[in-house]
Amino acid sequence: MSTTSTKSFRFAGIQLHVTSDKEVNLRHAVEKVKEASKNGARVVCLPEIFNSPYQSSLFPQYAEDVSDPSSPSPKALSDVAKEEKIYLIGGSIPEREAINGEDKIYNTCLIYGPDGKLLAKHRKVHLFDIDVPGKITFRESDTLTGGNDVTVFPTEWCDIGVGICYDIRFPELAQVATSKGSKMLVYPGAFNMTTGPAHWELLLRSRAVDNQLFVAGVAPARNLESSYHSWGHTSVIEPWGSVLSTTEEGPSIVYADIDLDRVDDFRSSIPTLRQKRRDLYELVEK
Ligand SMILES: NC(=O)CC(=O)C(=O)O
Repeated sequence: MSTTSTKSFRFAGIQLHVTSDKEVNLRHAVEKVKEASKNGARVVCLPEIFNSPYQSSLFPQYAEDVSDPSSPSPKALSDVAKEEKIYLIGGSIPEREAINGEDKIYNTCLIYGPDGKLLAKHRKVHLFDIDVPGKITFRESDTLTGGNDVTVFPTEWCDIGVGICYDIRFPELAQVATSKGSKMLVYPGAFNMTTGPAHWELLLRSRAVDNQLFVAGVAPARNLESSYHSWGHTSVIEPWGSVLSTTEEGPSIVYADIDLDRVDDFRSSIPTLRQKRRDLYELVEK
């Protein structure tokens, strides 16, 4: 069976086992991307911070200059996208950029096209700074700087918007990506054992129904040897809000056939995107 037509393509979210060894992580990511491609996926996504442990204090140590194409993570992503002729949403990595002699670190998603060229780059806009007493405290802003752009990239099937993890809690970002033409939103993410059971699926489904499109959330597998325990549950949601495909906490690849007619059908049956009361409220992109 063909997995692509002008209106549909196969998506794969790779729930990767991430270790403290960057070389192992990259090798493993490339193997899994190839496996997904062999199984017909044309758009493949890795999880948030797939080349390093998810720990603020470690981001500077693992960060790479992504403007240098020989940096190991960009090179591995670009090479495998080109070899497999796929769109690769490269989860995210800590990115280093020197600005006026000062190093800034971002949580950055690199997106490559089937020719291996960098198509887009999303820097996590909303930094994950939370304090849930007795449960979890996390402060990305200890080492990271937030990005300033809404990211949407083109494919031959549809435009796809990208956010990173905590970005999903901000419906405005998803709305702006939708107003720019997205029919799918993809969030590399790493919810945890407190926020995951409570909010992960709820937020993915909410963004799908709010914006009447497909939504994918792609997480690392749970690694109990790391300080941050990922909820996992990589999932793909269809526009009506039901879960098309999901998994639990272990390493796996989650596949979903994205049929874009389902976006058009939902948008014409319940035309909320056209029924906005712009005389009462308006979302303005700055
Ligand atoms: N890791 C994140 O950025 C977000 C998260 O875990 C949450 O919102 O919960």
